[in-house]
Amino acid sequence: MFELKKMFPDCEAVIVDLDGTMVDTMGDFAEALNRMLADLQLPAIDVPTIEPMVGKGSEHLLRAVLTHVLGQIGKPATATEIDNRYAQAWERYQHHYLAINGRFSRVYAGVEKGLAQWRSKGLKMACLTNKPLSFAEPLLRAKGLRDYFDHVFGGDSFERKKPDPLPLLKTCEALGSKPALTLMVGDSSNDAEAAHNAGCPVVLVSYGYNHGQPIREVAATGYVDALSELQA
Ligand SMILES: O=C(O)COP(=O)(O)O
Ligand SMILES: [Mg+2]
Repeated sequence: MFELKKMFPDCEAVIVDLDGTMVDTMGDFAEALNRMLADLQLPAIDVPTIEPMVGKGSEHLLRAVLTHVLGQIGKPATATEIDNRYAQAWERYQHHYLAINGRFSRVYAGVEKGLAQWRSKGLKMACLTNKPLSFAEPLLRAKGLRDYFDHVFGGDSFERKKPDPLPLLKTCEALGSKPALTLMVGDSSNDAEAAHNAGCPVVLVSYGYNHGQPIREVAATGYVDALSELQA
């Protein structure tokens, strides 16, 4: 158990990551990517290969996937080759993702309980993800999580994404909270690095996607196995 008000007596706000922290979206990623690859007449990709590619936004994901599948069919995955296919890949991926958004994903155990108790203590709350905002908003609504948050920001809401500290600083600004009194809750080194550089404390969940690396190797203020363990 991790007592928020004991660790951070003046805690004003919580910023929560989405993929791998609140929702296990790996099934959505796999479905949308494989429909896109089929449209491009490229071979399918499996979940274990996708997992370490998730967390740095859609552009990074699509480029990593294209690099992988082109390599598999013996085509040189040069920057030019990827660039040539990128526009169509993004168009098809976006189309499919929006069509299946939330259908192959599930909310992790303890998420609603955690969010509800922070909310009931009057903490200000924002969701900050590297997912495009047009994917994040409908997903949160479909899973019944949207109303916990004062603000939702995506990977395209600001000039730069996590691990850059800018999105966290901008989110603190929107919440009207001081970074040092704003807790970031995430699942990856991306979230931790952004938080460290923004001056926010950070708690990491043990069950998400951390680019294939053990989460406890990432420096953080604390680790939890469920959001409900982070008691307000
Ligand atoms: O790269 C992604 O789309 C995942 O984003 P998130 O972990 O910041 O929610
Ligand atoms: Mg995440």
